[in-house]
Amino acid sequence: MKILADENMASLDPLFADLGEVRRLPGRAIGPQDLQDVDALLVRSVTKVTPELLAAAPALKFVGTATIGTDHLAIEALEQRGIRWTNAPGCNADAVGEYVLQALLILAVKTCKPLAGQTIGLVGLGNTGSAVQKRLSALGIEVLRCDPPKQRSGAAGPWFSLAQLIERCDVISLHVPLITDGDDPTLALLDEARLGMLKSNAWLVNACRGEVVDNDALIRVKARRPDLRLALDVWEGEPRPKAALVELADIATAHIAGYSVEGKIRGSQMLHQALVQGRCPTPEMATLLGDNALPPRQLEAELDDADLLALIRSVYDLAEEDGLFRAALPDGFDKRRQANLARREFSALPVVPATSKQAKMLANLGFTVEEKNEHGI
Ligand SMILES: NC(=O)C1=CN([C@@H]2O[C@H](COP(=O)(O)OP(=O)(O)OC[C@H]3O[C@@H](n4cnc5c(N)ncnc54)[C@H](O)[C@@H]3O)[C@@H](O)[C@H]2O)C=CC1
Ligand SMILES: O=C(O)C(=O)[C@H](O)COP(=O)(O)O
Repeated sequence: MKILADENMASLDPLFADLGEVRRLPGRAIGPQDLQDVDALLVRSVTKVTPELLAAAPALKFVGTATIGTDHLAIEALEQRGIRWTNAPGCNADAVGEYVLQALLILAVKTCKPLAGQTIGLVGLGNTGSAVQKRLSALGIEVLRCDPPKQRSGAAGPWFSLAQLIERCDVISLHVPLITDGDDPTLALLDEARLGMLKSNAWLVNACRGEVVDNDALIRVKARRPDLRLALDVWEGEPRPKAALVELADIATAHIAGYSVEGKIRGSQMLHQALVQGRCPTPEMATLLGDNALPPRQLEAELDDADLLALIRSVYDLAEEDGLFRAALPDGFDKRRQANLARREFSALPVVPATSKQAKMLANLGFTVEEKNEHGI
């Protein structure tokens, strides 16, 4: 079998080398010239799998994207050709949950407003939105949820409309796929009118797709509403986000909310499973990850937002990444993405809690909770 894969996918060798010949290319460079004799194509979000690309791939039988989003795949064309395809639902949802929690803590500390005092609204309650909700509820923070498709499917509420979230929430975090048609389109879901109605001093987080927020409208609204706070991981026109919007954002990163070593490996494992369809076992996470946990941390009894932020920063430092991202522009968007491939999830940090209540909270946040050892740590 001839496999063509994005060179930045995790665990390519241990997962796919036994299945055939694996050729690696930079994702953005994969084009019709590369696909003539390819049986299986493994991509990330940066490769647009268009009808034109598929037309140049007569032997193609399988397309896998190691991502949650599918907006870069021409699904109708794949299905018309009978090409099996898969994405990797939920693979990096924990990484997104951790990114958003850290972004909110940064804004809480910066604005001197305890996170627990904010009314937080989540738009989209699938894998990533739920990962954010889980972490906030670990801190005792309830959220208002907006997800019309889920609401219509009868999922347990309460549910709120987007207009209600905008009216009531101090914080809105977006977790929807990019959808351009149908009953619930999300393209420019936050347009100029809705952005203009955000509450005074509201925080807006976008870690789903840049096009879900009208970026030009956001520039105009933020320019006249300096009270708004923005945490933006995704942008219209990636890898060339609008410089004016980057400048206006409080936190800006290069579409890396879902980047974690664990999330990347999970994505590759899911593609392996879909490709082999049970013909051989998929290697376990522990084998692919290796034994490389961080040194344990002993915690104080009381943890305020700043303490929790410091703990989280010892795993991954979003404020530092924000600075590196800004310094890398205008050309370095993909360089920052590459540089984030080694980020670990909270579970890589063993923590020794001071109280049993804290132990429960830290476990629910995703940390590996350890008992005290004989040295008190
Ligand atoms: N920045 C990053 O690194 C990452 C970005 N993403 C993006 O986040 C998106 C969401 O990911 P998941 O939560 O895992 O997807 P998911 O498919 O599990 O959940 C999406 C949810 O959005 C809801 N939804 C659809 N249209 C809606 C609308 N108009 N209003 C409110 N809710 C709506 C759906 O009913 C569903 O519950 C992905 O499609 C991808 O584009 C995902 C992972 C990483
Ligand atoms: O999973 C998704 O959807 C994402 O947006 C990914 O986190 C983007 O990752 P890459 O496509 O850059 O691997």
